[in-house]
Amino acid sequence: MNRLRFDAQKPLDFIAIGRLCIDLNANEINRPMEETVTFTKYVGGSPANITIGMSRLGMKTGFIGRVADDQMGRFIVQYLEKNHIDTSNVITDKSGSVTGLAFTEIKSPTDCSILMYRDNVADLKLEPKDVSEDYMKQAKVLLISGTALAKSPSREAVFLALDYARKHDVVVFFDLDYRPYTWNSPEETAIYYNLAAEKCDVIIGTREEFDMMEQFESHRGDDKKTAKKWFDYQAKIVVIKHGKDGSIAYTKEGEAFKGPIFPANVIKTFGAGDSYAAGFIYGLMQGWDIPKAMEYGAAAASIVISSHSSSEAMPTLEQIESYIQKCKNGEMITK
Ligand SMILES: Nc1ncnc2c1ncn2[C@@H]1O[C@H](COP(=O)(O)OP(=O)(O)OP(=O)(O)O)[C@@H](O)[C@H]1O
Ligand SMILES: O=C(O)C[C@@H](O)[C@H](O)C(=O)CO
Repeated sequence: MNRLRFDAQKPLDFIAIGRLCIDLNANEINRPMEETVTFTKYVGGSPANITIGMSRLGMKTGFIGRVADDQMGRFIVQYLEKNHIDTSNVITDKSGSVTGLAFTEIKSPTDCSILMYRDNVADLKLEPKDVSEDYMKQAKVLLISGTALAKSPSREAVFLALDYARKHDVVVFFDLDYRPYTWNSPEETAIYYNLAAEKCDVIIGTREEFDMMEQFESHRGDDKKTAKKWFDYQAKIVVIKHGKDGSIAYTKEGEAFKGPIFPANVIKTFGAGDSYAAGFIYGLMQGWDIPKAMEYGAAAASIVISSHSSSEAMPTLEQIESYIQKCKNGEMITK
């Protein structure tokens, strides 16, 4: 049962806060980074990718974040605008910060990694004063992602956004999005992740991300126990993702739903989580039941992992529906 209530009177469907970055995805795939010569530039950063996914699905979206005062920062803002994302709360940081870069290495469809350049990045310069209460109250949904909690002042900005969201009945989704290189230690990470998760309505993460959060607890590795803990706080749904083995969603009412897996001609695995989140959140916002929302999330993920990019490949509703149909008709040929 989907027990989330989205306020239909609000003009904006979805706002995300946090990272706006650049992905540089290797063009010469199936080889190590050392041998890669050319890359294609895309907008990246998990919350940016999810927002682009939501916009492709027809949602009215906006973003709260900081970009560097350089060509990359301007490229990001232009791309968001081209994708109909409101950038009125995207601020150009004038402190001399730079745009975060993610170079992706695609050694094989199952062996991918990301080399991050994240010193002095603009996204972590977001300040509490950049978060407008008036903007927040216009949204049905706020998405936070864990990386924005890694440093001050971005950390405080996210906690302020969470307070405004609570005050104005904005449904909060937390995509754990744990990137170890942004943090000082796993202990610090777990403490801030747990503090934020207490304030969220839906928590989405991989098994490994929840294990990180549970490092001070005894029930590590048990999906059901992981989910149950959060129902004593604000959460109504907890989703635990297991890569090619699918996902499982638990509800506060005690239900459990297993997400399907769709075939894919995998080029690289990153982008799976972001596209899954977009399809899933979109589905819940349509009032669909959880299994149908998970189906759309899983199909969106299969489409994105069969593509070269994360953001540019985010599918439309028509693309997701025709993908599901093809798979159900047995017309989807995987190599
Ligand atoms: N190899 C695969 N084949 C088909 N579907 C997949 C595959 N890998 C992931 N998915 C789909 O994507 C969803 C999310 O994947 P995963 O658990 O890898 O998330 P993630 O680790 O957050 O992704 P990312 O690599 O983007 O960080 C899965 O639940 C599944 O539906
Ligand atoms: O989140 C990032 O900073 C990198 C992403 O843009 C990248 O495409 C990815 O890892 C998606 O999961």
